[in-house]
Amino acid sequence: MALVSGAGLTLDVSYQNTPINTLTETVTLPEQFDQTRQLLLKGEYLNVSEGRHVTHILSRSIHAVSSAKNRDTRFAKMVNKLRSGRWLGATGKPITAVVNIGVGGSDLGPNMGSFALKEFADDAALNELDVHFVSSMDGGQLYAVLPIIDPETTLFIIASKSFGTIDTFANVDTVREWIKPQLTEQQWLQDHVIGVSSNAVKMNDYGIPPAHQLTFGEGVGGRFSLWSAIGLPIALSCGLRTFERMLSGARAMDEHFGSAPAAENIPLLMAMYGIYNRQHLGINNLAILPYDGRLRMLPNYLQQLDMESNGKQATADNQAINYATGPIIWGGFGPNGQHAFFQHLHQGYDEFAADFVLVLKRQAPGFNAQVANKLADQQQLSVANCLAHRQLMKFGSDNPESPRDHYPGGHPSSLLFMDELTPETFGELIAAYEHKVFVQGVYWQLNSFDQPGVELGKKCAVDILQALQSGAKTSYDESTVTMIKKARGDE
Ligand SMILES: O=P(O)(O)OC[C@H]1O[C@](O)(CO)[C@@H](O)[C@@H]1O
Repeated sequence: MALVSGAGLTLDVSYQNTPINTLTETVTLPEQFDQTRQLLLKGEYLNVSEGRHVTHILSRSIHAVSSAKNRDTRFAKMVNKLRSGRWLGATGKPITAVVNIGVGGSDLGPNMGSFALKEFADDAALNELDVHFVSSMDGGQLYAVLPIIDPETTLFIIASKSFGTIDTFANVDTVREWIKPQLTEQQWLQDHVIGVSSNAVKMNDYGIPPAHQLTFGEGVGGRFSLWSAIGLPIALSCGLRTFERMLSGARAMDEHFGSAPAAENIPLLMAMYGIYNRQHLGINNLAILPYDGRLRMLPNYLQQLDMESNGKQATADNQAINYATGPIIWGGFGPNGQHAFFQHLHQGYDEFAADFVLVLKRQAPGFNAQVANKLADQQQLSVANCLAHRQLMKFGSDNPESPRDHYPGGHPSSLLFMDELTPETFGELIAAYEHKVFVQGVYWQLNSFDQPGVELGKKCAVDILQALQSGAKTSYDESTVTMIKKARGDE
């Protein structure tokens, strides 16, 4: 049995394909690793290509301390004013709905956290806020959200570290049109907008009153930003205390990561088994399989965290790499995956590794005893299914007579479990994955904190958009030229 506990989280690696002692002999971390780790924990690790220190860990410390000690931070004030119904819109009506407009790290973390921790809202908000998330450039979510909100009682959070992402401002521009005629654009900007960004200059230029701006450090990467002001929707959905508890859970994992020896260190073992499976077993993907519905957004969130960090073929000092680096991260809500893609996991051709994420128990406040018992039975059903499929993926079921009934097994997996999902254990879980990604980036000599590969696609899209809008002749490949004509209705 190989159980390793840290804070409120436990990692079981007994279904990995090599024991811990062999792993630590096979995967050796760089000599300077301890110093490098301490630099990260102190907020002094350098993001070389962007020339700044990586400070997301500080953001969860400073932030928590100020709001815990004195509730007069702007963040805390805004949360209390909105959750107590004292934030009035331009026409004097209390704000009852909030729409977070942001994409990537400015959406995935706050969206996941608000969903996972909703039931922990403990300060009995006088004003139950409906919190919505809008991220996609096609306006797809606006079709669903706008009809169910009212301009006079809705506040919009424009969440963008750069305050320049085209997806976000395409959605904002549509909203600016939608609020008319109930509100003027000035009224909207004055009383119905909070800006969250690292770029105060751009928020000023945009016309957001300084008192309604929340900033966070340039050193906080988008995909590491749910601890910062970008986490505002979590505090609005679940209360300030719940947000602080999430931060304290993450700090507990920082403590564990910074001090536990390798063989007892959850993020280190997660990282090293990932490296082992990638480099020694040639497994190029990792399935994230949460078995608690509140964590159903975890696979999407970890896709950005891991793939935008380590999906690279250049070292931190820009040398070309010819070895495997960050794996493909995918996955889905385990119980539903059983009725969707598990056929392939059990009998398909491809290798994969998996992380099962399990919550053993769940409280059912607000339900009578009979219903609470039924819900507890359902949680047990989910636990049983997690353990059953995990076992089958590992040990298989040999049936040479009937190939369709043969389960090859042999798939390595880790089990991350907690007694209960709380704001603390949620914070610990996410922080553990952040540290895992960092360790793998250091091992593969990558800069895990930039994302150069997202830029060229944005530029190409702007060019094609111009061609779409202007109809000007273009020199693209035949398929693109044809599609532009079709999209314009010229053909
Ligand atoms: O918060 P911003 O600056 O709008 O960026 C949104 C997202 O876009 C990216 O830059 C990728 O394009 C992510 O790294 C980031 O989380």
